[in-house]
Amino acid sequence: MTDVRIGIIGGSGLYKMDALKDVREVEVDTPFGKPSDALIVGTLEGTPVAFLARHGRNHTLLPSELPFRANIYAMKSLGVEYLVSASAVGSLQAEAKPLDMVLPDQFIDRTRGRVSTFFGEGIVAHIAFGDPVCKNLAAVLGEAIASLDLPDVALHRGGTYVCMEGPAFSTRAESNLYRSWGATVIGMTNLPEAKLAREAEIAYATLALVTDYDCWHPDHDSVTVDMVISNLTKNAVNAQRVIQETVRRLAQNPPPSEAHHALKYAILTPLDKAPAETKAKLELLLKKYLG
Ligand SMILES: CSC[C@H]1O[C@H](OP(=O)(O)O)[C@H](O)[C@@H]1O
Ligand SMILES: Nc1ncnc2[nH]cnc12
Repeated sequence: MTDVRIGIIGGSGLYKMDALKDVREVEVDTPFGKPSDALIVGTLEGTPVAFLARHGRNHTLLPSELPFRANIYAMKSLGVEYLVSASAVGSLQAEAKPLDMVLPDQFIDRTRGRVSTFFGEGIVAHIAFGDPVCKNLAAVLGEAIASLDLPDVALHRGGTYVCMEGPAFSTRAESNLYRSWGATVIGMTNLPEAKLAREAEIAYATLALVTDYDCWHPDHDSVTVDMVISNLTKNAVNAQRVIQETVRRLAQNPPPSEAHHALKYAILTPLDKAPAETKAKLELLLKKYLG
């Protein structure tokens, strides 16, 4: 099956897409193990999409336990070329209020030891990652948000997402440090996904849904899971409307993306000299370069 060009990864609070029609569950096995859950394949206004609950439908996986490689590989195996990640984030800036939406264009990596590459085992590749988000996909998300009437939701285009290890939230000193770096929002999941999506030549963009002010804000309580879920539940309807409108626009006018040829100048190892086993494992990603 290779007809699903649009993928959605739902994070904390977004475990399903209510508007999906003709739904079927697809259990995918990959050379990197099983994804977080079955992929839910269906149609949104006639357009095929694949949805995956990042932490599993019952939220059973910690950020550090997520099978990032399997998740992205599974999306690629269905034919996904555009991947929208909906994620709960804490805000590090006063102007990004809870329930606002941010479209980050940069990341800072504060994770530890997460495997964020498909490569190794005899094949070396270094993708360009100076612009980690597909700007054309983010622009479609931005246009979709702007076209909708979302009361009390401000849109922030651009910004830096700090990806921390978790699962504990930050200390106040850390939160203030990230603020001093000029970062906009904080979460625990999107950076490995963005790297792997780029290696898989999938255009990736984050729809960051602000749920809290982390712990730095003098006038707000420090973040708790209750706070995150209650705000994201309020936001889930909006997020689904945004995704639906984004899918409609992508189906009408799929934009070009530099991500779609990210491996063109990234692979250092001559593939005719590479181990057959690794080539077989990465065939899905490498096939257009294998000649
Ligand atoms: C439940 S609060 C912390 C949790 O929420 C975010 O998840 P996701 O990015 O999947 O929406 C954050 O990254 C943490 O994993
Ligand atoms: N304050 C926060 N820190 C890290 N991840 C989050 N997800 C939602 N809020 C968060």
